[in-house]
Amino acid sequence: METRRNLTLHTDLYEINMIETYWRQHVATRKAVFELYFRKLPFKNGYAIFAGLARIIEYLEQLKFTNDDLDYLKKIGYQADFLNYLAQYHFSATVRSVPEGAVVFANEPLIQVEGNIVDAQLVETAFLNFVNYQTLIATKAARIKNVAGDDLLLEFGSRRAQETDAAFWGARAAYISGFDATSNVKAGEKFGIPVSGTHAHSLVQAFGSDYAAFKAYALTHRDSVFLVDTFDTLQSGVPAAIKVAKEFKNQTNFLGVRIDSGDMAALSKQVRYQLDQAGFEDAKIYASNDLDERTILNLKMQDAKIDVWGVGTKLITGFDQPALGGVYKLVAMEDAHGHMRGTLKLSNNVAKISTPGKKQIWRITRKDDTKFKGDYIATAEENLRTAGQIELFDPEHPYMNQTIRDFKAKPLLQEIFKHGKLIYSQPKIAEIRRYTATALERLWPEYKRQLNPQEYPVHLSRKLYQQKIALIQQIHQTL
Ligand SMILES: Nc1ncnc2c1ncn2[C@@H]1O[C@H](COP(=O)(O)OP(=O)(O)OP(=O)(O)O)[C@@H](O)[C@H]1O
Ligand SMILES: O=P(O)(O)OC[C@H]1O[C@H](OP(=O)(O)OP(=O)(O)O)[C@H](O)[C@@H]1O
Ligand SMILES: O=C(O)c1cccnc1
Repeated sequence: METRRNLTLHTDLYEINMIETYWRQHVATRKAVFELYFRKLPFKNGYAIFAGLARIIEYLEQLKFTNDDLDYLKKIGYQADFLNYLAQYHFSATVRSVPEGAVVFANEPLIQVEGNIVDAQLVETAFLNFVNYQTLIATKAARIKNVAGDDLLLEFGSRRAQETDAAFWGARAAYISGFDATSNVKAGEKFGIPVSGTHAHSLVQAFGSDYAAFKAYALTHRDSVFLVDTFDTLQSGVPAAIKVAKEFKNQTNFLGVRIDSGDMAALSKQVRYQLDQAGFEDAKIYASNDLDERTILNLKMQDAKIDVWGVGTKLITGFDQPALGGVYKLVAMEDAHGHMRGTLKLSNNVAKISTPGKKQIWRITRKDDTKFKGDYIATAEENLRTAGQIELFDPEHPYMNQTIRDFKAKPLLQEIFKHGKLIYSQPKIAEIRRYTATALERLWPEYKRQLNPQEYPVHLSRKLYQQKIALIQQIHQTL
């Protein structure tokens, strides 16, 4: 594992300024609860896949103002007494999170930070940075997996990613959502993700011909996948691949060929024919070139003979939606008398008004079924395990409700840090990947389709809803 980086100053300046205000105004030790959520599902998808927790854990374990950090803060004008306070700082909050790889929806608290206001405020920027990116890429990857089915999916995005962290944390997010391997060797080392690769056009250019390049590669590697489109796929690339595979039958394990340009439906059928005629029925056809869920689906509809899909740019950059837009909001704060009070930010846009109070998300299934029936966001005090029935109440249509009795309810938010101490044992990456696959199996197909998916029901408990309305009224009265 690489030397972990301290990212304490990876925060917006205003967080440090607010911390200074809390400290100087003697409210730094007051308790606060913040929740992280997004308001709208990305890519017009019917669900999102949550990722970013492993990065949060790594970050929190390093959270501390170092001497270098303090020197810099001094240089930009902070006073010695405040710097002494920061020098003593250590994170002591409780952090709850939904598990990585979970299927999640808009307006659900994915992370909850409960601690003093300083702890909760300091981590905002980094938490949002990690979760916004990784959840976006995991969701994009799940859409691609959804159309690729059981075909092998390779993540090829590093060269096009927005810098190094995006490349390898993105590779991890893609793996969680069902990609089979990554080309990024660092991600393989750091996370234990399988690594996989073919070769580039430069190899063919360097050796001057398809045949010379494939032969050189076969002489130096056991497994080979030859890139056949440098000069002419059907006239030169595939015939050269076949020739080398035959000549070096005992030295190389000829896995297949990769196509990276042209009409990949027509080409793949002709390549398949050539390989089969030569007796290489087991050789696989790899394809890459600006692929995403739309092109893969389209190529499948054209009956393209492609077995393995290499996906780069459009996955790793979240090409058609570059930001998830997750937010981190204060939902409760201790007042001067030691009482926790729900807080919210009013907005003209009703959808933007946050829901006050510390919450829990419950995932509901019927007792006789494994499919998810809906989610239920309740106050942290409500315990659905002991409730005989629940009223599924839709805050946007408060007159429509449904009561269910034979249900199972599973809380999604789990304690990760308790009073600053890591108490969560992180699952292995392969386990997270399986968890995602199982969760997606448990989601009805109408929420998984790519085009115009149905909206998955996310209900608010009546108590939570009433608290919200009461607080809005109370704020209006004091304006
Ligand atoms: N049969 C097909 N149906 C739909 N899309 C396709 C098909 N074949 C290829 N594509 C996609 O169409 C796009 C075509 O890419 P582009 O115009 O760059 O052509 P190209 O052959 O790759 O050219 P270049 O030689 O410059 O790389 C790519 O995103 C590719 O994945
Ligand atoms: O198209 P993407 O989904 O982003 O997948 C990654 C791309 O990266 C490589 O191309 P590149 O032109 O960088 O290298 P090359 O010279 O080997 O073709 C590869 O051949 C893919 O086309
Ligand atoms: O291994 C490959 O074929 C590969 C790796 C990165 C980008 N494009 C292709």
